[in-house]
Amino acid sequence: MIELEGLTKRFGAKTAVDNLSFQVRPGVVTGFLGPNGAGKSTTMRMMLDLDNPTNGTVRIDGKHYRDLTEPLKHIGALLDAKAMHGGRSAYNNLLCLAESNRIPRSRVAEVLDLVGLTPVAKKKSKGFSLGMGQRLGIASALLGDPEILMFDEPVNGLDPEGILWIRNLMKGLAAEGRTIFVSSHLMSEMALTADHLVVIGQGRLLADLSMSDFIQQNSRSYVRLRTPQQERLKDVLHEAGIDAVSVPATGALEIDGVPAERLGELAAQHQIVLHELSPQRASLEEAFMRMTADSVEYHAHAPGTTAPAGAATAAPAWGAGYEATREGGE
Ligand SMILES: Nc1ncnc2c1ncn2[C@@H]1O[C@H](COP(=O)(O)OP(=O)(O)OP(=O)(O)O)[C@@H](O)[C@H]1O
Repeated sequence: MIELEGLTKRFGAKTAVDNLSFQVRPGVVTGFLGPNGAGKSTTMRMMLDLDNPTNGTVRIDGKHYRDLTEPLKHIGALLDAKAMHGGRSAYNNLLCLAESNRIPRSRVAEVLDLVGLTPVAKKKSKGFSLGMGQRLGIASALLGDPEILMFDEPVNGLDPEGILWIRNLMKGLAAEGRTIFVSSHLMSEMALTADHLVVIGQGRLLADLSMSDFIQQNSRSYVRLRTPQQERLKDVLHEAGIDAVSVPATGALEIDGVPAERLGELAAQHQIVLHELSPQRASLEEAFMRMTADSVEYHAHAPGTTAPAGAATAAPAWGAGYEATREGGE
């Protein structure tokens, strides 16, 4: 378990992390999301005692990192895959780490095997590709067989097979009851990996929710209908007090707030043929864009356009008010 209480980090006038309090629990993969510059890496660095908080505390299994007797046996982390000594082989990089942390030598071969680097174990790590470097960083995180693992952008540079591998690795480690905390900008990947989400923006907590609650609370659900008898269906819906919006681009009707079952039954009662009747739920990416639209610091604009001050690229079309959403109403 990782516990943050009022964690704050200021760099001069810049508040990178602003009074963050949340817990990362065992047995699930917790995703850590936020736009560029939101404060994710700074938070992770403070969890590992690599940066001193200006205020607040982080506890790892109830203790400050510096009070852990053999930290690598409690918490393993991949923060910067390039942090390895390039002139040493993969094996020697891990061996040095093992020896300085009283981890048996035999564990080095085990983790190299686990990450698929055994064939290049004797090669200098400076010749490694980005993906191989990531695997070596993951091997070092796993070296002490810790109960808590933290990964900053672990799929960066991995090929599709590597991405699938790390997804299954993280899920497997969580299923063993370990605490897994992972940041990524790849929303589709995060949607497949994380069970729980912590979202920050401009250093502040925006959400601490299960994946399904996060998507449900930050997205629009509707039903898409396609029929060769669109006008007739619209009349039937209108008579039933249901508003349908025609979407010329897809030729479909979109209906908010009415269950698909009711729509299907209405169509059947009036013998209207349906070619599609599908409940639509926004993706994690859409939900994330909606939630963080107000806290994105760095915007890209289409060539030749200038965004108004403070405008977000993904301004939400519906709803507003992004107050921190916490599980259990804390
Ligand atoms: N050592 C530092 N000195 C000054 N400012 C810093 C320092 N480290 C981080 N910052 C600033 O703190 C803010 C948070 O940065 P951080 O790297 O933690 O964000 P992030 O969420 O990890 O971003 P990204 O997704 O782009 O990696 C940024 O505005 C960054 O410029």
